[in-house]
Amino acid sequence: MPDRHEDPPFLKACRREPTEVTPIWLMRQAGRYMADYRELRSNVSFLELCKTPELATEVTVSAAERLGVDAAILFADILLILEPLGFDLEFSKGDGPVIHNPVVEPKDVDRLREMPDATPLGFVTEAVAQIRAALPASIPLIGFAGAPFTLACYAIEGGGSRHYDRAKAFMYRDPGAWDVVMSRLVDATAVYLNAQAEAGAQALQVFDSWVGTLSPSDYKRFVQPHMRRLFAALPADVPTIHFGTGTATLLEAQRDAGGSVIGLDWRVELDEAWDRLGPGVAVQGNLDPVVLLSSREEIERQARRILDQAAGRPGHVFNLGHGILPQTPVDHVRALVEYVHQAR
Ligand SMILES: Cc1c2[nH]c(c1CCC(=O)O)Cc1[nH]c(c(CCC(=O)O)c1C)Cc1[nH]c(c(CCC(=O)O)c1C)Cc1[nH]c(c(C)c1CCC(=O)O)C2
Repeated sequence: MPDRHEDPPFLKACRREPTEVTPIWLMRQAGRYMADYRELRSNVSFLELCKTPELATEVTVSAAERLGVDAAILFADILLILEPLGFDLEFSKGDGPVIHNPVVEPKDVDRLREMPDATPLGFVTEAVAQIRAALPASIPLIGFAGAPFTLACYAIEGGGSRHYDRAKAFMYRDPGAWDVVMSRLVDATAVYLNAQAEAGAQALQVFDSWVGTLSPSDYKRFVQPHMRRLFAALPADVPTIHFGTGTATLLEAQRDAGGSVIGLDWRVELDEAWDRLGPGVAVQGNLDPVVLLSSREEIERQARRILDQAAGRPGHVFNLGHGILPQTPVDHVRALVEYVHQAR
């Protein structure tokens, strides 16, 4: 076991230990806003890229090094797990992800396959091992998966959606079938995340991107028990980040479900949210990604405000409240990283 005092700042902050500088990484730090990525993608499809460990490694490592961030995130997608569960997944140009055989009726739930081990996603665990070997020891690697609610939204809607009306109607209409879908997703996701940790991921982020569409009472009834079971099934010695957006009314319930770090988006003030969450968790966030489309002055002003809101309390990981937008200038991202690193 390495000496914890020598742990990189990102891992220390996840454990609420003091750090000299605030660690920063950014959701979607590798992606279309980078020319190198667009160049690579002109020759290979997104799914092929995810399924080729050498390429996923190159994309992950080069983005982290170029930006000078404090952690790398595995290059993959939350929807990959849907394939071994029996869904026909496609990333179509322009329309985003499409699932050609969504769950429509309760009886479709019987089609969901089990995933007793992570072999069908071996390309991801292989990428984790290769990325870990390629990164310097000072840069931890974050593994990730989609949360069951957010995955169920895609599995039932058949793709992206504005209001998740089909997924939610399914949930209200047939809570029994909903619980089966959620349970299968939890089982597979627990296997998948444990395999990522075993392959070398040093922190695990669970993306519940769309859970903010639920009321607190529906969250507690339809989602929280499943999230509790998922977090309880993850390795105890690996920090976990529980991420969502639009979650201002759900934060306490999310905290109670699990996670050593709670992700915050820009719709909440970081200090108020952290007060509500209490002393037992670290926080990650929460710059509005759109601020990166403005000027350096505005980026620094907003970053300063967030750092001030977190001041005096160990356990803040700087990040955006959601992923980097494709039209973001790379220089602005680098300027943000430099600003956070020099700030006191
Ligand atoms: C909801 C969701 C998805 N995928 C993901 C989420 C949760 C985070 C969030 O809320 O944004 C998670 C994700 N997707 C991707 C990563 C890689 C790691 C990173 O740099 O953060 C991660 C962590 C790569 C990606 N995933 C995708 C791309 C773009 C693919 C391309 O090259 O065209 C990348 C780099 C495709 C994707 N994947 C998904 C959508 C809706 C889309 C299409 C929209 C879009 O293109 O941005 C599903």
